[in-house]
Amino acid sequence: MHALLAFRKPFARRAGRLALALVLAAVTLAAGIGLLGVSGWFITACALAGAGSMFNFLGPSAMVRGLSLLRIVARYGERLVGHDATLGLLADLRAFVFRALIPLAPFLTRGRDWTSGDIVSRLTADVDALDTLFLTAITPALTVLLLGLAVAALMAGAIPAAALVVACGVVIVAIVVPLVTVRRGRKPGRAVVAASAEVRAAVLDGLDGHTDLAALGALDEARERVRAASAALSAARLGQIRAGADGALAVQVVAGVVLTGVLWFGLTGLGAGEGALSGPVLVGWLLAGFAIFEAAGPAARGASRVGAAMAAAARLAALTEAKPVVRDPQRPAALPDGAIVFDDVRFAYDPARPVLDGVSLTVSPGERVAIVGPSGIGKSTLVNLLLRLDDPQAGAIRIGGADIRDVAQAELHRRIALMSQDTPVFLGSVRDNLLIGDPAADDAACFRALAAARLEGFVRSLPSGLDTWLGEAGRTLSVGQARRLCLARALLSPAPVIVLDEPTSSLDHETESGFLADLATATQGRTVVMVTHAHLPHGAVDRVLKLDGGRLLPAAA
Ligand SMILES: Nc1ncnc2c1ncn2[C@@H]1O[C@H](COP(=O)(O)OP(=O)(O)OP(=O)(O)O)[C@@H](O)[C@H]1O
Repeated sequence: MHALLAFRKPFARRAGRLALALVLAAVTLAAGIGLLGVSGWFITACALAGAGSMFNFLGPSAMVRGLSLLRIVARYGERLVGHDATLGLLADLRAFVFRALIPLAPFLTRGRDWTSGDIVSRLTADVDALDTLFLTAITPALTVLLLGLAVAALMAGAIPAAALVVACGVVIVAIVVPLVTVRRGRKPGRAVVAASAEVRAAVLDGLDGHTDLAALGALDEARERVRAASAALSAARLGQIRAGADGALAVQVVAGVVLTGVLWFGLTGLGAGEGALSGPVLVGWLLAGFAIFEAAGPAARGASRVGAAMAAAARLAALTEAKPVVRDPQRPAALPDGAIVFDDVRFAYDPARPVLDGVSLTVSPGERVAIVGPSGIGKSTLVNLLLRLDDPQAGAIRIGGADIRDVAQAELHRRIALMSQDTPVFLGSVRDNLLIGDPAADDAACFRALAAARLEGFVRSLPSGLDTWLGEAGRTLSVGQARRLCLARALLSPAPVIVLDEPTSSLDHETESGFLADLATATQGRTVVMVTHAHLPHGAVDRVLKLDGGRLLPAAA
C-alpha cells in the first residue's frame, strides 16, 4: 500500500477526470438499475392488467426509453472519459518513472540486479498494471457500494427487512469479497509481475545474443529459459484468474441469497389493503437488486488484479525512490571556460582496491591529451569522473576554476561531448543520429563531421544519403561504420571539450590511422581528452600520459 502512495502525484494530476469517470459509471449503473426495476414492474403490471384493460402505458414506457437512453449516453461518456484519463495517466506514469530513471542510469547495474529487460518490464508491464487499477478495481467496487446502499435506502420504505438484506449483501460484495479477493490475488499477482519481467528479460537476452548463442550451440538453453518463464507466467495468471473467479462465484452466491431474501420478505408483505406491496412493485425491486449484483462481478475480477498492481507499484517505487549517487547542487554555480584540472583525485569502487590514487592533471583549453594504460587500469573511470557520472572520494575536478560538483550536470554535459566504447547508434536515420550532437546542424555540417570520421563517401553512396534508415542499434551498418557514425556525432557537437574513450576500437588499421591523423584538424580549437590503446601518429595529440598504479605519468608521445 505504501508503494501505491508513491504514485499519488500522477494520480492526483488526473483526479478531476478520474472522478468524472466515476460519476459517469455511477450514472450508468443507476440507469441500469432503474431500467431493470421499472421494466420488471411495467411488464408484470401489464400482464396482470390483461388485454383491453385500462392501464397507463405511456408514463412507464417513456421512463424505460429515457433510462435506456441515459444508460447508453452515460456508458459512452464513462468509456470516453475513463479511457482518456487512464491513457493520460499512463503517459504521466511512464514519464514519472523515466524521469526518475535518468539520473540513476549510470548506476543501475552497479550492486543491484537490474537488467535492461527488467527495466523495460518496469516501464511497460508494471506501469500498465498500475494504470488499470482505477478503472478495473476501484470504480466497479465504489459504484456498486454507493448505488447498492442507495437502492437499499429506497427499498426500506417498501420492504424494510428486505432492504436490510440488500444492504448487507451490498457490503459483502462491494467490500468483503473484493478485500478477500485482493488478499488471495496478492501472491499470484507478485508472481505474475516477476514472471512477466523474466519473460521479457529472457526474450531480450535471446534476441540480443542470438548470433553468439547460435555459434556456441546454446540456443536450446535460451529457448528453455523463455519456455520456463512463460510457463511460470501462465501458472501465476491462472492463480490470479482463480482468485477472481472465486470472488465472482461468491458474488453470485450472495446475490442468490439476497434475492431469495427480498422475494421472501416481499411475498410476506404482499397483500391486500391500502398501501400494501403489490406484485409488480415486488418484481421491480427484485430486478433492481439483480442489476446491482450483476455489476458486482467485474468488481471481484478487478480486485484479483490489485495484488499485481501492488507488486508493480513496489517495483516501480524501488526505481522512483532510489537516490541517485550524483545529484545537482541546490544552487548550481556558473561553469566558466578554462582549463580542466584533476586535483589529487582518488576513487575506488571497492575501498580496499583504489582505482585512482592521487591523479593530478591540467588540460589547457585547445590542448589534446591522450591517456594510455593497460586494460582495467582505470582510464574509463577517469573519464566518467570528468563527466560527473560519479564523484571522487577525495580531491576535486575543476573546469575554469569551478568544482564540477557545484555546477548543474546538464550544463557540464553541454560543454563535453562524449564518444565512449558503448556509445550506441539510435533507431532512426543517419541524420537523426547526427543531429543528437547538434540539432541545428545543416547538411553541410553533417557531411563535414562525416568526412572527419571518414564516413562521408559511404553515406554519399547510399541511395537516401543522410535519410537512410539504420534500423535498431544501427544493424544495417558494419561495427566499424557504426563507430565512425558515433564519432561524427561527437565531432558535430558544438561542445568545446571532446572526450573520446577508445574512439578507434573496432576500426580497421587503415581507418584508425586515418582517423588519428585527421584528429588534429577535425577537433581544431577544441580540448580533447582521449583514452586509447591505439598507436598514435606524430602530431595526433599534444601530450600522452600513462595511467599506472592509480596515477598519471608522462609517456612518450
Ligand atoms: N561499476 C563498477 N563497479 C565495480 N568495479 C568496476 C566498475 N567499473 C569498473 N570497475 C573496475 O575498475 C577498474 C578500472 O576499470 P576501467 O573500466 O576504468 O578500466 P579501463 O582502464 O578503462 O579498462 P579498458 O581499457 O579495458 O576499458 C577495473 O578493475 C574494473 O574491474
